[in-house]
Amino acid sequence: MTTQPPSPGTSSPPHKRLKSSEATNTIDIISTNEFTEINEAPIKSSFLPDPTDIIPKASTSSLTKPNGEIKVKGKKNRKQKRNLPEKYSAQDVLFHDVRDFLGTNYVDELISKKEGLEWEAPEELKLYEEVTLTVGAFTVSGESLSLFPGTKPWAIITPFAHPGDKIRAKIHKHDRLCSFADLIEILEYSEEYRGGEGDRRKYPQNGCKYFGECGGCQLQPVPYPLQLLHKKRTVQLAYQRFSNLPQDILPEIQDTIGSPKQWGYRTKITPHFDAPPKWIQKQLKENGEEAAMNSLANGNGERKGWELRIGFERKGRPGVMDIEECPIATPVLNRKMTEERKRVQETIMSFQRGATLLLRDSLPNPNPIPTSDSPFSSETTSKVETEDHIAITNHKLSVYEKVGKYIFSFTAGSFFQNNNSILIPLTEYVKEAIFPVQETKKLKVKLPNYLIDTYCGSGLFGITLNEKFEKVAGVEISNDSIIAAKKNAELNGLKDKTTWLCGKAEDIFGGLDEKGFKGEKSCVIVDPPRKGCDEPFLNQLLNFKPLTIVYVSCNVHTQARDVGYLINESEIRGKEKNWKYVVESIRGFDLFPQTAHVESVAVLRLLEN
Ligand SMILES: C[S@@+](CC[C@H](N)C(=O)[O-])C[C@H]1O[C@@H](n2cnc3c(N)ncnc32)[C@H](O)[C@@H]1O
Repeated sequence: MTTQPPSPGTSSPPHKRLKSSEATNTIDIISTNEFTEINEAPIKSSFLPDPTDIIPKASTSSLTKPNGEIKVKGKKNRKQKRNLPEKYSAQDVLFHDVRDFLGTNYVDELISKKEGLEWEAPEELKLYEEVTLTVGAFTVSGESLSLFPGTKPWAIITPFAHPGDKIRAKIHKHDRLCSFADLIEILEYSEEYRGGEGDRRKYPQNGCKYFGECGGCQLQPVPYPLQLLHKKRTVQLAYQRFSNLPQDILPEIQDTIGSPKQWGYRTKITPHFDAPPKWIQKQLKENGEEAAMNSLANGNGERKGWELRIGFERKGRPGVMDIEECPIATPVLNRKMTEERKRVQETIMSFQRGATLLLRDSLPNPNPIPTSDSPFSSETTSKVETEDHIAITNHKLSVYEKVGKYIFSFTAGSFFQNNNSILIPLTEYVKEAIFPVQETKKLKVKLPNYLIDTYCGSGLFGITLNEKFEKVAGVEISNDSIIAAKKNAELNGLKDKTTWLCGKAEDIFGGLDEKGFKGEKSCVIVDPPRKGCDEPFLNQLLNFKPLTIVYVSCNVHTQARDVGYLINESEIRGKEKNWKYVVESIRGFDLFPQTAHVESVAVLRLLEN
């Protein structure tokens, strides 16, 4: 799947809808919450030392007051809720990170005793106390893991610190085998994991002034090659932890493909803002706009003023932080953000509820607009330079993007990959994976004639790969997206070669046979949302028995689960007739540089005797 990680600064606050009266402000809110799950998957990464090496290093830490004195007082630990995380969720991934960090034998033995000791923080580690720590590892989600030097092995998770940093952190929550802390100060900086282009200590003009507060990016100071290594390690860990497959039947995880653009790449951002509080709205009603505006800044009697903040979620705290620019968003979106912020600032009194703005990078309308009779062609359509791009803020308006020689149009509120710069490498890679140039003979693979693009969105894979196939079918649950897929097929002159169906992904299998799509001649692309596929879909996919399955995913943990299911089930179902699927390759793609998010592509091939 190729989904959306964090809108910068995202693990978005709940989207709030405008009242219809407010809609006249023409601020568009997004209707889907596709970003909210981005900051998942923490952990120790490949470029980190083995946890056993880390422990002695981390044990130099101490529980101190800011002045270095040992501090033991504090509020009594609150009783923790003992809910276990949902499997494959971000919390579950984090638990695996902690388990690996503290030692799997130790953790498993402790839990097997069923005494609940894994929920009990060391006595001397108090909530709201400050501790000094040496960071030992990254979590998969790009936060830091440190060992608390107390009476029992215990991890502390702190954002915005890197392995090797010495930090001061304030504990705010105890959890299972770990506590969460806010970063107070970095006392010593690790040189190994810093010094990347976005490290403002080294390059004050670069990166983002909000790094360290905004919840959007986790890895900005980390040199880019190490960011890619971290993501490769994330993919490796996901398959170790969640695939339920013996590791020796999996191929070696390949290096993560980097993004051509590492800054200014993000083509969609969704800043949020809250409406003025009720007491200011009351002022507005009773005393008019001027009085209310005064209250905004200065407060009113005993009340403090209220500050309008338009931006992204603050890491570790509720509420939005005010953000003027986002260096991972495209230039046109940053220019538009300035305009939109001004507009909201000037009209804030008309909002009774907060809202989420939508800003989407688009090419200008192509000239001439392609049609099915006169399809898009780079030669005949006017050339567009980066600076000609426009920003769309109305979620119903059409956005145009080019991927190689194809043009895509979709409504601004619907799904499309958010980093255009990597879409050619991604789609070319998928094409070459299906039709390996050199190894075809060696592998004795049968090559497919038909492509089935499941979870197809507006047709990205079906359209960009079409040339290699006799015909293409796509299925997608969103009506807006399937309308876009049909239109995109027309714009690119592919109307007769393609079939698009609106429905659940598994609905496609019922009608494929009569349309002439046989499993034995097909490749199926699977690109689901973060939660992955459900079993009815996977079972029907196995019944269809395509030659090749390419599973693209923005959540490598659910991908690993689903790939494991397909491989294990195929062993059972194919036993008598001697067929099964094998995993041919697995590789990450960096659709979101500076964040810990990784997209993963797994290629499964049918083997028959
Ligand atoms: C990660 S996006 C991929 C879209 C497309 N492949 C692309 O790269 O642009 C996942 C898509 O799956 C669609 N979807 C979600 N659940 C679905 C289901 N049960 N059946 C079919 N499509 C679904 C979503 O609407 C979304 O467009």
